[in-house]
Amino acid sequence: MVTKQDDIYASPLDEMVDFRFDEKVVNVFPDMIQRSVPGYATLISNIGILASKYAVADSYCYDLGCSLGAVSLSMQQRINASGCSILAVDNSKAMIDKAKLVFTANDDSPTPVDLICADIADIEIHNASVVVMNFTLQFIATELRQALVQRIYDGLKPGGVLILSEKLAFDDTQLNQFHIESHHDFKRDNGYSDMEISQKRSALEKVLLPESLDTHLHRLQSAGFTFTEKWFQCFNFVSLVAVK
Ligand SMILES: C[S@@+](CC[C@H](N)C(=O)[O-])C[C@H]1O[C@@H](n2cnc3c(N)ncnc32)[C@H](O)[C@@H]1O
Ligand SMILES: O=C(O)C(=O)C[C@]1(C(=O)O)C=C[C@@H](O)C=C1
Repeated sequence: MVTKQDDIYASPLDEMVDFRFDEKVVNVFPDMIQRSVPGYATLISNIGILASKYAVADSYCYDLGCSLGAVSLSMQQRINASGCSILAVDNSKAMIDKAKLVFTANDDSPTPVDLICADIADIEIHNASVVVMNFTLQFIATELRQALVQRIYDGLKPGGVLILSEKLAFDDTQLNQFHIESHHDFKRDNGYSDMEISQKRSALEKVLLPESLDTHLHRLQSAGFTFTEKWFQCFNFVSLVAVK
């Protein structure tokens, strides 16, 4: 996929509008996420490895908030169980339209990927062995998160896994500051200017609502997950596994 460099926040904006996964973002998304999420490439490949550990024959593997389908592609390349289908869901039409260009080339894979333009709230989750939300729950209204995690738990087969990656907030002010500053240093090291960092931070303020690790762990436990583990962390970006 040809990917353009993300310069969306490179010039001063007259008016700050909330961040949206629109066509402008879609056009630079691979570059944006790679330069914004510490460990993104490591996360993508290892989510494929984890998915192949938990995927069982004749089940569904969900990629919720799939964007351009990086997680789906990683799962498709690694899952060996027979008769699995990947259901990749995103409510941004621009994302799904672009993702379709990638997956038409892989039509003959034994693990097909079905790209669905829908709100996660409106899709049925059933007969699932793997559900991935890679930096998606953070964009869902906080009051809707418990019900969504419960629907995922209910739709998983026994022994199935939820892989949940999120940007975290920390209750301790000093710790929170350490992680935010380190993340900004990471972005600066990847070529973003102070203005780009600051303008994107303002655009995300009302739409990306990070929670603490404890909040996530309690939510997973109250949904019924018996085994949870933080398997990845780089600064304020973590990924958890929760097994039914
Ligand atoms: C940070 S991106 C996810 C990145 C992607 N999982 C990856 O690994 O490359 C968040 C995605 O979630 C999608 N999204 C946010 N809220 C959604 C919802 N309610 N239903 C479906 N998709 C949603 C956005 O359109 C966006 O593409
Ligand atoms: O750029 C940031 O500050 C981020 O928080 C990264 C983040 C994310 O975590 O989802 C935010 C929006 C884009 O989708 C890509 C990455």
